[in-house]
Amino acid sequence: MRGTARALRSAARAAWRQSFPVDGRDVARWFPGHMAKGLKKMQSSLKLVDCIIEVHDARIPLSGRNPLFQETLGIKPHVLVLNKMDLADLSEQQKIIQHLEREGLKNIIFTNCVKDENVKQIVPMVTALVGSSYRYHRGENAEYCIMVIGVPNVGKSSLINSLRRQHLRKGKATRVGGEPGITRAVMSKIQVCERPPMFLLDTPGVLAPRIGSVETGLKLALCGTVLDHLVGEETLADYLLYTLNRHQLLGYVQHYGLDGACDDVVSVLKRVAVRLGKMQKVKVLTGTGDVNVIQPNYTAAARDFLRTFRSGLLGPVMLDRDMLHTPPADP
Ligand SMILES: Nc1nc2c(ncn2[C@@H]2O[C@H](COP(=O)(O)OP(=O)(O)OP(=O)(O)O)[C@@H](O)[C@H]2O)c(=O)[nH]1
Repeated sequence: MRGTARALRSAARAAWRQSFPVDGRDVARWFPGHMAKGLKKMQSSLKLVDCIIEVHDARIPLSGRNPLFQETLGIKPHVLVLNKMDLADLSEQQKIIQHLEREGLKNIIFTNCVKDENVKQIVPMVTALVGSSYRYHRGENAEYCIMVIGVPNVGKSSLINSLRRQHLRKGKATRVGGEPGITRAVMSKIQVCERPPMFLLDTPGVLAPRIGSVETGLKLALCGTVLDHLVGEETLADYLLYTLNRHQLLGYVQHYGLDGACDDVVSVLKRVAVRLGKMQKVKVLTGTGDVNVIQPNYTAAARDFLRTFRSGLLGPVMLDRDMLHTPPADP
């Protein structure tokens, strides 16, 4: 059985694509720069803030964070929360931490905010950091005021809700959603802890991610930081297939009952659509007029493929794996 799986993998690997060509101009269109306004508001509230918690997706720990953050907000004590650890392959966690430390990021916590994993480490870390640094404009005020920032859909609201569950035994204070851009109201102040009294400022996903390359744009899109239809569900499903094959994560073969690993997204989506019964009637123009034919619904199949991946059913992934094995750029 194992031998068969290995044979399947090596046969498929020979034919796998080595690159995923996308026009850089398209990628720039997926990430509009409309978030600058939010960043300005955040800057103006900075004097109220003792510490910044930046939330990012643990599947892309090294790419996609906003460089403006360090330049404009990075003067405060800073904690980097790498969330969605349940979806990330963290077998090289130490390498990730070393890489980030070389970039000057020292306070890093991996979390799962759905299951409240590691969330309890945050308050003590913030307390120690703020306590050991100058309390900006706070005088004797015992309250801690924390700003939560990050690119869209990384779990900022989920983190706040998780902290409240852990420290206050209270339910949701902020809305959580599977799509980017759920948090709209800027700067609501939410209590997350009584001892010490700690408040968080929730922000919308106002930080435009850093799109250093087409690949970074695709990774961010795969993690759901931009609405799928802006990229195109089928393009994104194709990038997912390309990524899974390159990382030898072939769980999709079994999940969808395919004959084997395959690098052709049309064939894969066709099989997915047929298997899930996602067919559609389309009009086809023939010499004798329009004819209705039943065809696979490729978009619906692509959505299912993406949803299945994002729910973790195809296994954990480290989308920045290649970067871990190349030296970091100068900070
Ligand atoms: N698997 C997993 N899903 C998570 C985790 N944290 C959050 N999510 C899910 O990720 C999605 C986005 O979470 P939000 O908390 O709304 O993210 P946000 O950063 O506040 O989003 P914006 O308001 O768009 O900026 C939701 O579907 C959450 O349930 C996690 O640790 N693991």
